Amino acid sequence: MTRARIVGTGLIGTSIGLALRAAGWQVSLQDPSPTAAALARDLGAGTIDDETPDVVVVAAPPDVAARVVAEQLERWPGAAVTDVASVKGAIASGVAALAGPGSVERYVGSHPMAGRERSGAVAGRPDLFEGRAWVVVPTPRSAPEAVDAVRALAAAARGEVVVMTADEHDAAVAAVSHVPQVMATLTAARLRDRDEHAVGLAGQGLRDVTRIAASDPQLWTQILAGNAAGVREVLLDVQEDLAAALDALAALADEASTSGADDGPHGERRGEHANALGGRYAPAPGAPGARAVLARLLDDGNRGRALVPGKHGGAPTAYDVVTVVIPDEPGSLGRLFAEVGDAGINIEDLHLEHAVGHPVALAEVSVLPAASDRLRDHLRSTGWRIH
Ligand SMILES: NC(=O)c1ccc[n+]([C@@H]2O[C@H](COP(=O)([O-])OP(=O)(O)OC[C@H]3O[C@@H](n4cnc5c(N)ncnc54)[C@H](O)[C@@H]3O)[C@@H](O)[C@H]2O)c1
Ligand SMILES: O=C(O)C(=O)C[C@]1(C(=O)O)C=C[C@@H](O)C=C1
Repeated sequence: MTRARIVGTGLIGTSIGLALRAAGWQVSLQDPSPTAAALARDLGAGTIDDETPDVVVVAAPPDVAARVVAEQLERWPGAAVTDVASVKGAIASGVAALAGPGSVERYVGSHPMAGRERSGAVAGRPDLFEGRAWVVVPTPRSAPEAVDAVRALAAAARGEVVVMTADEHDAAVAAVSHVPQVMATLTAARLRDRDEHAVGLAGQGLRDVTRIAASDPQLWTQILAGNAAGVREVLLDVQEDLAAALDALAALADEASTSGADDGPHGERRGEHANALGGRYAPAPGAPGARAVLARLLDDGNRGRALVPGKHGGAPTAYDVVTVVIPDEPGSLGRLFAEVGDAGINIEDLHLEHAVGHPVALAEVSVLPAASDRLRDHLRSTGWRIH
C-alpha cells in the first residue's frame, strides 16, 4: 500500500488526504499548527505519525513551499516530493537553489486545478479533485520514477493528469486562474460604496462573477507575486479592451446627452430621429462605431466562454436549471433533495437565492437537459412550486 505524507493540512492538504484515504492509501499528516494537523486527522484525512513515506505532498503557502520541499527531500531520502502551490516556476527555482546534492531529482512540481474560496481543513472535501485537471510539472532534472510517483498520486486523488513545463503552466494559469481572481476581486470591490438596497438587488450574475472574490488575500498576494510577469501580460490585454470599452461608452454617453437636447417633454423628437434612421435602435451619427466596439467585446467574451471545458475536461455541458420555490425554514432543502432522488434524477449543480424581504428561497437545481421536464412534472405533482 502506498504511503503519502502531507505537509500543510489546510484546505488542499486535507482534501488530498481525504481523497487518498478513500483510494486506500495510508496518509501521515504534518503542519506547524498542531490544531490544523489535529483537525485534519479528526476529519479523517490521515494520522499524525512519522512513518516513512513513498511520496510527500507539500501543501503549504507558496512563499514557504520551496523551503519546505527542500527540508522534506532531506528528511526522507527515499521519497518523491511534490508541492501543490498555484505557481510553479518560482518554486522550481527555489528548490533548485535550496535542495541538497543528489535530492533535486526526487522533486516534481504539481498543481491540482481545483480549490475553493475558503481556507483551512474544515473546508476540505474528498471529491475536490474529481475530474479536474491536475498539472504535473517535472523539472529538467526530475527522475522518471519521481514523475511516475506524482502522476500516481494525482490519479489516486481522482485528478486528470496533465504534464507541462513550469513556463507553460505559469502562462496558462495566468489566464485561466490568476487574472479571473483579479477580475472577480475588482468587480466585488466596486460594491463597497453602494448602499445595501442596491447590493440587495444582486441576481445570479453577480454571484457567478464574484464567488472567488471571497478568497484569502494573504494566499492570493503570494500567488500573484509568484506569477507577476504572466499575470501582468494578460492584464495588459484586459487594459486595452477596457480602454476600447471606455471610449465607446464615452461616445455613447455623449450621443445620449446631445441627441436629447431639444426633445419635447416626452422625448418625441428623439423618437422621430431614430425612426428616420430606419428603426428604434439605429445608431445616431454622434457615436459612429461605438456599438460595434461593444458588440465585438461581448462577442469575444462569448467565444472565450465557449472554450471553457465542462466536467472531466470534455465539451461544455449545458445543464437545464429547474427553479423551485422553497420555504426558508429548516428541512426544506432536505425534502427537496429527497424528492429529486425519488425521481431518480442526479443534481449536477445547485444555487440558492434568497429573495429580499420574502420568507422563501429559490433553489436553482441544475440537471441534464433530458431530465428537466420529468423533474418539473414530478415536483409539480408532489406539490412544489416551480418558476
Ligand atoms: N485554495 C485553493 O483553491 C488552491 C488550489 C490549488 C492549490 N492551492 C495551493 O495549495 C497550497 C495551500 O493552499 P490552501 O488553500 O490549502 O491554504 P490553507 O491556508 O487552507 O492551508 C495552508 C496550510 O499550510 C500550513 N503552513 C503554513 N506554513 C507552513 C510551513 N512552513 N510548513 C508546512 N505547513 C505550513 C498552514 O498552517 C495551513 O494549515 C498553496 O500553495 C496554494 O497555492 C490552493
Ligand atoms: O474554485 C475556486 O474557488 C478556486 O479557487 C480554484 C482555483 C482556480 O482558479 O480554478 C484557484 C486557485 C488554485 O491554484 C487552483 C484552482
